[in-house]
Amino acid sequence: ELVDQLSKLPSPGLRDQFQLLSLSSSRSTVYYDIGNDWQSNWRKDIAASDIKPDAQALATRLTQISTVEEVAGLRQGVSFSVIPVLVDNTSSEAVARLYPFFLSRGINVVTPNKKAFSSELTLYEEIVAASLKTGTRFYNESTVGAGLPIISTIKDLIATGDKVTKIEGVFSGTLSYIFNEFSDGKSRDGPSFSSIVSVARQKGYTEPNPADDLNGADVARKLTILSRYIPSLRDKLPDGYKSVSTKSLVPAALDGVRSGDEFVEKLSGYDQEFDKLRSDAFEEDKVLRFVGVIDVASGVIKADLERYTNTHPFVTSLGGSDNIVMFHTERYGARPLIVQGAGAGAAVTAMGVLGDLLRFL
Ligand SMILES: NC(=O)C1=CN([C@@H]2O[C@H](COP(=O)(O)OP(=O)(O)OC[C@H]3O[C@@H](n4cnc5c(N)ncnc54)[C@H](OP(=O)(O)O)[C@@H]3O)[C@@H](O)[C@H]2O)C=CC1
Ligand SMILES: N[C@@H](CC=O)C(=O)O
Ligand code: NA
Repeated sequence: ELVDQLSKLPSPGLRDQFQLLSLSSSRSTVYYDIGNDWQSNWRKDIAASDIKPDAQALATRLTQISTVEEVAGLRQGVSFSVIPVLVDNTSSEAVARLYPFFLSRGINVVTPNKKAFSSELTLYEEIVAASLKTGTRFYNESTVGAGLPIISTIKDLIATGDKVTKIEGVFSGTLSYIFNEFSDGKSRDGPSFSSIVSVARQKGYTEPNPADDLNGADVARKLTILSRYIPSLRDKLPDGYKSVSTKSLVPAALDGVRSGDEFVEKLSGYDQEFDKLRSDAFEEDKVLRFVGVIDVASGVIKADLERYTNTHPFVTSLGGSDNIVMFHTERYGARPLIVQGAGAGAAVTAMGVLGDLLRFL
């Protein structure tokens, strides 16, 4: 999706300022020379390649080609800079742990991958330090709310001197979709929980293993990422998302099932437990929504399944995979700054990544 969006940028103009130099899947890598027609060939090139992904080789390639191009430009009397950027579109922890390596070698990073920014604080600090030392930048808009302007909003609020007092919202596209479909407040029963999880997965909302959405970890990671922008909370979560108080919806017996296919298949054995949650909420004239809260004064950071009446904005405003994030701040007073819209799916996620890439121009 990202390569498609990149190749559809207006040309002449924006698209010509980008050159794809390498592309990797988990199995193979391709390298392109400057001027190579990557836009037409990338699908078949990556499928045909038997070169294995190698971070060291990629870093060498990116730094060498930047220098060669700049020297060639100077020989022709044109002065310009080549800005190498690594785009990590995986959810791999191993790839995320390489950011300090790339940043310290002059390679910028753009990613929707939450792992590096929501794991232990020391990794986050290494990333920030490598970026400051070399002047390289990292952008991660799509790590929270996919393409929705949430990271840019919190950064601007803080940088301009506002004080965030509370952030609350629906941060998971998957759990938003699931509960919008599962618990609409119109009847005590409805479609089975596992069937809706399966559709959310087909629609591309879930993490590679939907258990990472249902166990609340994805929301806890987003809360960690946001907390680290708030000065008084920056150091509060030394172990990252694991330090967030988090409600898991994964049945205990399915903890540790790492195959997404197996997880979804086995989840159907627990549909009756979820039916009961829905009918209990219905008895109270309420619906279920999975929400996240960062309360700055009390330091409470939590991800939980809550019940809401049908008039609450988390119910009236949301459909599909929508996220809603309310920023309560000093300047925004009694009426919060609200960002809302689709928070998952390939198109909106890639848009956030491409928007970050455009920041380098
Ligand atoms: N989907 C969404 O709505 C959103 C996703 N995100 C984040 O975006 C990222 C991607 O999500 P999504 O596209 O849904 O996930 P997918 O599982 O669809 O895609 C992940 C891709 O990463 C590749 N990959 C895995 N490990 C490596 C590796 N070591 N080297 C190179 N490639 C690798 C896989 O390649 P292969 O095909 O070879 O296995 C696969 O193509 C995740 O971090 C997710 O959290 C963020 C916001 C929203
Ligand atoms: N799986 C995540 C994708 C976006 O971060 C979600 O459902 O929100
Ligand atoms: Na975002």
